[in-house]
Amino acid sequence: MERNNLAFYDQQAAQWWDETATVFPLSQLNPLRFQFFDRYVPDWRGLQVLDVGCGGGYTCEFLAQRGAVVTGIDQSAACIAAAQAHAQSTGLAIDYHTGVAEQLPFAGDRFDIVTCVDVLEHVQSVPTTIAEIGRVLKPGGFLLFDTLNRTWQSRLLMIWLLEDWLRLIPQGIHDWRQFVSPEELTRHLQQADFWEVEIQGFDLFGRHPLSQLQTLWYYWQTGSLWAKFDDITQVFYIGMARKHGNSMSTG
Ligand SMILES: C[S@@+](CC[C@H](N)C(=O)[O-])C[C@H]1O[C@@H](n2cnc3c(N)ncnc32)[C@H](O)[C@@H]1O
Repeated sequence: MERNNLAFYDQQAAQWWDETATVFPLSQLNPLRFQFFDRYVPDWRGLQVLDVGCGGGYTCEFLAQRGAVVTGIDQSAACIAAAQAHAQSTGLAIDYHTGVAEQLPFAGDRFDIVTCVDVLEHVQSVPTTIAEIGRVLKPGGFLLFDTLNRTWQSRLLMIWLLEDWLRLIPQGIHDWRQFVSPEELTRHLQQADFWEVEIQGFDLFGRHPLSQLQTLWYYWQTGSLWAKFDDITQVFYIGMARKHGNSMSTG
């Protein structure tokens, strides 16, 4: 079976904003992850924000509703078309582009913030992506991200349980070998001139296997998720990295 099958996103694009779409649970992560991101950016109004791997635009619209000036980029032209159509229907001005994270079509030192959520586990090259994000960020700008660690726990939960057994996530959407550990990511960030890095577990499923099952059951019944931030980074983790320099302030 093909792994990290990105064609899935093209196939999903037309239904991206339907509440019954396979990808729709991704939209529910934003209120949770921004509890963490807001620690570093308390006021988003007027900030130039780039969302890398924006899909059909859940995070771009979430950011635009909070007053950010938003640009989104994704490798899937179909997702970008869906994102543009939805932004038009909601009246949000978002600048969307088709393109890859490894070669961002933007001038250097342009954005105050880059968000990259649920994407680093899919890109072809994490170091190149991080270097590109570092290039387009203003000095002192923030990269805010979440991604999957490469551990036996993430393989067990994300691949075997959620993809292969319960089929809650499309089979083949992840390639476990492409997951990146917090240590590897920190090294890439430091090499790309990010001087401050903070990473915490994005504990969607709970600390204990039983509470993981409880959360899955709750999700199954209600369609909603809960999360906490802690030191458990074995599956899903969230973080902030700040580019060297200080030409911006986030209020
Ligand atoms: C799990 S989805 C996340 C979408 C969005 N960030 C969200 O959370 O709603 C992963 C997205 O990353 C995009 N993607 C994967 N590799 C990419 C790359 N190298 N450059 C740009 N986008 C990429 C996919 O097309 C897909 O839309």
